[in-house]
Amino acid sequence: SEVEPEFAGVPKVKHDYQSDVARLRKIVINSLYSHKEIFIRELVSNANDALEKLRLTALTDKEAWNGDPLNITIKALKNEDGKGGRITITDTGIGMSPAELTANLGTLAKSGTSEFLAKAEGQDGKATGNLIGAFGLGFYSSFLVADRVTVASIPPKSAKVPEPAQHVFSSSADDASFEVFPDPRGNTLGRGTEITLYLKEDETEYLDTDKIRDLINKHSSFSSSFPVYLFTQRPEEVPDDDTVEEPATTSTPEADEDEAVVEEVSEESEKKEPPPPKMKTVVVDEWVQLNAQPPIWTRDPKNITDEEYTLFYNAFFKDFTKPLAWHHFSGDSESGVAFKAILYLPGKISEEYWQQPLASKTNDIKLMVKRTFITSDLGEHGMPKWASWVKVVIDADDLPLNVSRETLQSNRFIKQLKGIILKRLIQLFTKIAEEDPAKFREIEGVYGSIFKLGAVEDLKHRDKLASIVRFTTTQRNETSLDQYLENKKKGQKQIFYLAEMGKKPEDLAQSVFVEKLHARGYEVLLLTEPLDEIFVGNLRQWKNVPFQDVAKAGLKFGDEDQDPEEEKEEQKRMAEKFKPLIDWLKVEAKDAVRDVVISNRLVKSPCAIVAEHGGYTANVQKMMAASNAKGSRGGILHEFAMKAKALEINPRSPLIEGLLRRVEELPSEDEEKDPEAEEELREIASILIDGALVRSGFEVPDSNRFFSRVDKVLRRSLGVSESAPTDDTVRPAPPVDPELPSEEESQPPAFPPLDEEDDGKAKVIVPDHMKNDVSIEMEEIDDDDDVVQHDEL
Ligand SMILES: Nc1ncnc2c1ncn2[C@@H]1O[C@H](COP(=O)(O)OP(=O)(O)OP(=O)(O)O)[C@@H](O)[C@H]1O
Repeated sequence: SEVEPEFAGVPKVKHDYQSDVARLRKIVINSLYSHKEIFIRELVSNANDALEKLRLTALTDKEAWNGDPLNITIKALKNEDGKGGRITITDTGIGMSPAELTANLGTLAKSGTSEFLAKAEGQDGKATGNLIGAFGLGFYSSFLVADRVTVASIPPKSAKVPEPAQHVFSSSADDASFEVFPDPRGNTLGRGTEITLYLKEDETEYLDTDKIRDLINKHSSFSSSFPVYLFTQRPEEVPDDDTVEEPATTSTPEADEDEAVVEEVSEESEKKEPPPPKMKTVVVDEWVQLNAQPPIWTRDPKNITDEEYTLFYNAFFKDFTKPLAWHHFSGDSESGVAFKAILYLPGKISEEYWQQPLASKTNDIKLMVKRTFITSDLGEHGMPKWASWVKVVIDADDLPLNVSRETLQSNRFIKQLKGIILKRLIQLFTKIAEEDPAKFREIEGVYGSIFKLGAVEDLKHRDKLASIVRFTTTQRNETSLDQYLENKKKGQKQIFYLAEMGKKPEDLAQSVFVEKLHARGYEVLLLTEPLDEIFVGNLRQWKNVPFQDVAKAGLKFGDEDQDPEEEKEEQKRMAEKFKPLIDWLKVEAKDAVRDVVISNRLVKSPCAIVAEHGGYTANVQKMMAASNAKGSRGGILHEFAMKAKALEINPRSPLIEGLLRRVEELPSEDEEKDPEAEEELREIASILIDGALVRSGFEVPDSNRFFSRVDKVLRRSLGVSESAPTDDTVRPAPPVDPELPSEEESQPPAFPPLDEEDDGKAKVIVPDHMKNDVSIEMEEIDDDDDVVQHDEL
């Protein structure tokens, strides 16, 4: 397309776009057609950032800004021929040098862009729209509505660049390259950036000032803390009198002074008329401020709608998902600083956070002083890791504004921020937990693990956070630790829990370890998340009642002293009766366990494997495998912990009784051995022990051996010969044949063939039922992965 006339004849430097930029622009243009209007939001937000940067720069570099107005102006201009037009968005912010124009607008610096692109390219148009909405597109959204975009920009004077010169970046929507050159108009801006969008022919609706005003109100009323002015022209009736002064223009921003000229209609011809007070229509140029409301955090919460809170969140934190909850509060810090703040719970916690919660940083606590952004870098005074995701705007009434970073760090208010925010954050969680169960369920879905992480990490807030955690138990859902204790039985001195990560609570409730507890009416916490075991391990006890893993030795119901006399007698009798089996099993099971005992935790199951003190439970073993904790493996302690298990047998199980009988029938020392009977019994015992491992959540050490034994026992019970071999002869594969199939021989394609003629061009075949929902654009890629540009495209 044509270069704009004002830039013709200027020597230009041509640059190729970085390949990711080409990809991004293409996705943007193809998939956001139903969200085109977001370009205004993105450009206003960039302008706001530029103004903020200038102000922060000016804190240390006085020369950068002399106090002139900081604002954003928007002006729409129809072309004289009536076709098309342009929108200009100007800010008096930090500006860009020619090198910055090239680097900032010609490359994608944003982290996660490549993953984003890959994701977006793998989706159909609709989903991509949502994705992009959440990602934030910035400058490239200009091309949604513009054929060509020019950016004129000039940075402030500085020691390094005492005489900056205004430069222009220019690109059309489908160019593979862009140009940067000195602005032939000279320094028209003074300082800042002017972005001009030459609108596509069918996008001229954006020239309508009412439309722009609506869009700003909808998307950007919270995007800028600086005034945003829109250039408007309205007709006004004025007395037709020579002496009448030019009608006053309201709120003219300095940046564009010379535009605020009143055009008087047919002034010349009316000059000679005699004085009778006639009226005439003049067009009044006016700069109207669009965001005249005071900042939302300074307003009375009673007058703020949920939608406003959400829109502010979207614009201010550039997170376009819906926040889950927020808390708007004010207060006085201990150091005497009055503040107002809004704290938000984001709708989700990012995957990156969970990949490395301990590497997370606090980025979204925005400290303002008297409505002016100061910093979001709290340095060492940031949140603990568990809360580093929290998004807060906090506005202090009086802090020294021109503090350097070092003095800011030592400011008492900054040091107190963490405490203030954590207190309110926990209050918010607690309040929802107590007052709004439905909402809390939603919160738990996102923050359930955060509470546990917090209780582990943050000793100071451990009790409060642990109080918020809810568990599924053998008796009910959503039980807090306090509620658990209210339900404990007389004499019960332990909080029973069973942990197996990744299992469903209802499956865990069927475990051998809880069968007796459950049958007797004791409640057991069912822990299925990876963090659970760490959580109880760190807490150790709640209100002086210790946690007891019911898969571990040491389980006490607490009413043992009330066992009737005859029950104790019975136990003694059992111990004696089963001694032969126990002694025999101790030898048979010595590879798997260190001890064999009579169980007090089983009802129906014949046996279970219990971790002894210092031994690993199945869950801990799984966690170690998952975390690949090499360091802790292989040592003597590890060996010990792996084997510190006991086989518990249920004396009331007929299976165990049967086994006892067979063991007693074995020939004694002095009798002649019966190797066959012994081997048979050994096989049964081995299946029983492996079965106990599986029942108890452990893995069988050698599953092949396990199943060949099971097969043998099955054969025996079916009366089939144990040693009869299976005919295992098979026909070998034909000889090697490296020849490739010809076209006719090849397998039919996965999709039905196209109806249309093959024109030789590559295409993607879309199944009929999806044809209305999907449109696919393709680009040719050359050997270097670059997009091939065709003239006709
Ligand atoms: N009006 C402006 N004044 C000065 N610099 C700007 C302006 N607009 C954009 N830039 C620069 O160009 C860079 C790229 O802008 P772009 O909008 O593409 O991404 P971003 O602003 O970094 O990301 P996001 O829009 O998601 O916040 C910005 O980081 C900024 O350095």
